[in-house]
Amino acid sequence: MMKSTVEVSGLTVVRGGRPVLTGLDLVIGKGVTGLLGPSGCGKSTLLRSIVGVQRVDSGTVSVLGEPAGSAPLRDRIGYVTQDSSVYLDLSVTENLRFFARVLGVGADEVDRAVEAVDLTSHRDALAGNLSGGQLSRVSLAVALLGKPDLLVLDEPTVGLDPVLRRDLWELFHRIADAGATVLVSSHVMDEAERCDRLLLMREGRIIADDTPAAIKAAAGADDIETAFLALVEASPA
Ligand SMILES: Nc1ncnc2c1ncn2[C@@H]1O[C@H](COP(=O)(O)OP(=O)(O)OP(=O)(O)O)[C@@H](O)[C@H]1O
Repeated sequence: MMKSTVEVSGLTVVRGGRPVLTGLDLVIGKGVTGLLGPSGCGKSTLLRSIVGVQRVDSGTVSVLGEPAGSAPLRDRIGYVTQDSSVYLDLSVTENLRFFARVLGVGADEVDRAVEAVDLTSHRDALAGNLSGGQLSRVSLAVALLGKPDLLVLDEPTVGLDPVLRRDLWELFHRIADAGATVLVSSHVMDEAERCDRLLLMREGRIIADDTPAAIKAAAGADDIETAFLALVEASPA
C-alpha cells in the first residue's frame, strides 16, 4: 500500500486576478511522481502550494500529515526551483557548508549530499565553473541536506542534454528508493516514462493521475504525448 505524503483537497489559487488552480484534489505517495503539463498550466503554482510558499485562496494542502508551510515541515521538505540559489563564487563544498549552517545540519551531511549527486570529484571546483548539469546537481545536493522526506523539484532537467537528463532521473529514483517521496515537474512529455506515477495537468486541472502504463492503456495510446492529446480532446473545454 502506498502511504500518502501529500494530500490536496479543493485547492484554488488565483494569481494576478486569474484562477490558476481550480478546485484541485490529489494524493501523492512514495516513489517518483511526475507533474507534467504545458508551460503555464500551473505546475509551479501547485508545487509552491505544496511547499507552502504560495498564497492559497481556498482548499487545503497537507504534507506528511501537517498543514503545508507549517513549522514542523521546514526541514522535512527539499525544494529546488529553476532559479539556482547556489553562490557561483564559492566551491561546491563551500556552498553546501554554508547551507548546512543555515539549515542547522551537521557538516557530515555535506559529504553525503555531494556523494549522492555524484559530485565528489568536483567538490573543490568553483560553482561558477561547473556545467549546467553539474550546477543543477549542486542545487539538488543543497535540497538533500538534512535528508528530506519530500523532495520537490521544479523542472530540474530544463536545458540539459539527454545523457544528463537520464542521469538525473536515475538519481531521483535512487533518492526515492532510499525512502523519500520525489515530486518532479516537467513540460517535456518524454520524461513521463521515467516516473512511477504521473499527474497530467492542463489549465489548472489534473486530467490524469495514474502510472504511465495505465494512462497510455486508458487512452489507447503508445506514448504519453498522444495520450495527453487524446485526454485534451475528450475533456470539456
Ligand atoms: N507572480 C505571478 N503573478 C501573476 N500571475 C502569475 C504569477 N506567476 C505565475 N502566474 C500565472 O499563473 C499561471 C501558472 O503559472 P505557473 O508558473 O504555475 O505555470 P507552469 O505550469 O509552472 O509553467 P512553466 O512550465 O512555464 O514553468 C500562468 O498563467 C502565469 O502567467
